[in-house]
Amino acid sequence: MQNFYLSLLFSVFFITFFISIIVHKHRSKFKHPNLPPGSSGLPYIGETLELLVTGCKGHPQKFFLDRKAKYASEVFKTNLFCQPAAVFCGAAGNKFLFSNENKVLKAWYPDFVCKIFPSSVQRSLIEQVDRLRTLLPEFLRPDALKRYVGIFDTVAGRHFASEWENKDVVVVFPLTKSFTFGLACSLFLSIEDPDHIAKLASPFNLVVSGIFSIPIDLPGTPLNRAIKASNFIRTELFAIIKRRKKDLAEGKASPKQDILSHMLLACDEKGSFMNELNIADTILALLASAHESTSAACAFIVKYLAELPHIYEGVYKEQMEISETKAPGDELLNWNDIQKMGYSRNVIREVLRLCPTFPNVREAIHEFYFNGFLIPKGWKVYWNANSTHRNPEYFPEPERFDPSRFEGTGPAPYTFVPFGGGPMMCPGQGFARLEMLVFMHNLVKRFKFDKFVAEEKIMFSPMPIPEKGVPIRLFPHRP
Ligand code: HEM
Repeated sequence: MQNFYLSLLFSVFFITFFISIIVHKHRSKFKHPNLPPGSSGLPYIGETLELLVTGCKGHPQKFFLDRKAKYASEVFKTNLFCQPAAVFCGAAGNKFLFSNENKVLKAWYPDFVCKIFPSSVQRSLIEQVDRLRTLLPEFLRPDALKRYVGIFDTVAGRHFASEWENKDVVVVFPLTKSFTFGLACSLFLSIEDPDHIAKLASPFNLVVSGIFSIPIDLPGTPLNRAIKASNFIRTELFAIIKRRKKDLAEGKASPKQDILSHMLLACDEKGSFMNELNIADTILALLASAHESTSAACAFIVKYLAELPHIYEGVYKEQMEISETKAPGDELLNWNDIQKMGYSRNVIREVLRLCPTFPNVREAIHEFYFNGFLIPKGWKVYWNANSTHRNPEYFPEPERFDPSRFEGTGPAPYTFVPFGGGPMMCPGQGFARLEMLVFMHNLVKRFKFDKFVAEEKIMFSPMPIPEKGVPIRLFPHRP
């Protein structure tokens, strides 16, 4: 009995000792003088639970907006995902961040992401994304986009014919996912076969869910499923890469055909080519960046058009004027048509204002001051589009959906930032805008629609996504 009490005493002593070390370590990270206002939260996990709870309740932006109001500051401190962090919440913060990339701040990815992309350790993941940024402009600059309009329209036409037509009810988000994934497979990899695309799509969705999950790698967790799914896709991609190498050597594929050919043939400034593992992981990263954000944005376009008949009418009128100039049959959209979609473009901007991506993260390369507050070396720095997008100073009545905000000179600089800014700005923004415009054109020219679920929650993954996927009833236009 005495032994039992002794070991209990020791256990209590060791647990208390262990907890006090964690608490001390946690507090010491927040001991610098002049830190921004804010809370370090619980030891180790900080305020992560509060963030996740507001996300689960459907108001992910609330975590940031509440603290911004509470501390009456454009920068506050917190601790998220076990990392001390500063959150920038205004146009000045955006300007500072976008102007100081790679000088004061650098890209940062959670370590567990490297498990999904095994070619990378932390540093090489950043290099990989940099490489992607140098390769992409060739495919995403305006003259390349001009060539894509007809392809986008063809893929959209096929998608609507097979997935939407002859249905009374559809759930939009899975469909927009299948549309954007099909388009990406066609343009980046020249894969057109619907069965092949479907074979890649479901494991790919697991990868995306794993990237944006709680980082626990145990059987059955999203991260664990993502690692397995990424291994499956990588094996598929290796086969595609091998076939393409052969086709290029035999002149059956063109060097400019798609991003895969380009990656196989482009060497860096040292003259070295990317190896197959790097190419496979880079394509996986590209598909992940391109897919979730655009498919969610397309689903939100449908949600707002269904909720706001006057906005729908404006888009419908504009798109039908374009459609009526087309020869009966299959004449496709062209670049000039896209230039005429001014109202629809502003509707997309308004959707991206209200549903921007989750805050992006950087790491402080060395300590620096912002607004008189010290941000220590190694701290994570979040920028947060919602903090300016929903600020009534920049956007009066911020909760009101109003595309006319973007008419004339539009919002003040650094206030509307759905694609970021500076050197890290999204390289796919032109591609995404084109994709959404073509999607809208094909949608409204076929259907009017209304929503099934009046108040659908917005979850975050970390892109805001509609909880029930936006179920709608379709009313085809009479010919
Ligand atoms: C509505 C659609 C989209 C939105 C809202 C969006 C937004 C963003 C944002 C906010 C960033 C991060 C900027 C930063 O870290 O400061 C980003 C990065 C990126 N985006 Fe997009 N994006 C979209 C579509 C696309 C598409 C279609 C592509 C490809 C064709 C693409 C490719 C990328 C890449 C490669 C990165 C860099 C990833 C990284 O640095 O980790 N995006 N995007």
